[in-house]
Amino acid sequence: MNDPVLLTGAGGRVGGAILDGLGDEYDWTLLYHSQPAEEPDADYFVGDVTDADLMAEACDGVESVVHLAGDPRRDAPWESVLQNNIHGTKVLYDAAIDAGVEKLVYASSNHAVGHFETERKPDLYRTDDDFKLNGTELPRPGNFYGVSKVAGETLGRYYHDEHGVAVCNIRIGNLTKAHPPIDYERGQAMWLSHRDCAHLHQRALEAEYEYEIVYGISDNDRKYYSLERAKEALGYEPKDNSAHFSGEERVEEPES
Ligand SMILES: NC(=O)C1=CN([C@@H]2O[C@H](COP(=O)(O)OP(=O)(O)OC[C@H]3O[C@@H](n4cnc5c(N)ncnc54)[C@H](O)[C@@H]3O)[C@@H](O)[C@H]2O)C=CC1
Ligand SMILES: O=C1O[C@H](COP(=O)(O)O)[C@@H](O)[C@H](O)[C@H]1O
Repeated sequence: MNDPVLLTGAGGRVGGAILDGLGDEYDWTLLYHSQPAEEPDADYFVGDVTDADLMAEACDGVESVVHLAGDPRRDAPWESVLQNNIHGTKVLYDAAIDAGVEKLVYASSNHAVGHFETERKPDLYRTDDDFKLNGTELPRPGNFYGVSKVAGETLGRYYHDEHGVAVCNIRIGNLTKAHPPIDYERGQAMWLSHRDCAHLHQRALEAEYEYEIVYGISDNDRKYYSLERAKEALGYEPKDNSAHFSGEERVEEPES
């Protein structure tokens, strides 16, 4: 495959999982926020996603974009998510549309729907609870970071309807390398393994769709996000399940 794809946030955790799994599959252009320690094995840019001139250059000749760059902290302050996540996504969409980009895959988050958990936790993290979100529900963000992710999804809705770009919003769960979070039921319910992350993004780059919101988790027994839409619209076939792991490392459950 030689499809030219721009990957923003290439130096981060999700970017690493995607490049580890799909590094040879696409003709990547990478956007880093600061100079990477090792010289990348692909064309790359260094700078900020809010820099319109840089984004115009980065999108030139690109067919698809995977947009990860942003502030990923659940407690990120409003000023940061407004600038990095909301404004940055708008600047990137403008550049992508001007460059004729056909498809944009956007890293949304479980935090876009975090407040669905408020009255249901911890039961919904357990296998005997049948409650599932499927992506058609209205958002219920649990913090300003989640609000910014909903804004990103909604920007995508606008740019799709106004300009026709295909958009896939992936509400990523908890990406953790090698094994699911330990002693963290919520994290086990929404675990996304590295190989499932790479595969899901490959399906989002290959499948044909108009505008989608899907959940990005592995096929965990504990899940409260439905994978049906990701399977149906993208052909996602997850291989991992947090129930198949037991570990000794401890991951602190964050305060909610
Ligand atoms: N890691 C996870 O489990 C989840 C991640 N996500 C989303 O996936 C995306 C990537 O997250 P991670 O890889 O975990 O975070 P990360 O912090 O490891 O990577 C994000 C990258 O974006 C860069 N960046 C931040 N602001 C930027 C800006 N204004 N311009 C250019 N680059 C900028 C950072 O320098 C960093 O390299 C984020 O949008 C996050 O909201 C969503 C749900 C779960
Ligand atoms: O959106 C995100 O979600 C994951 C999982 O959320 P958490 O509240 O269980 O940690 C988080 O690790 C990641 O940093 C964030 O961007």
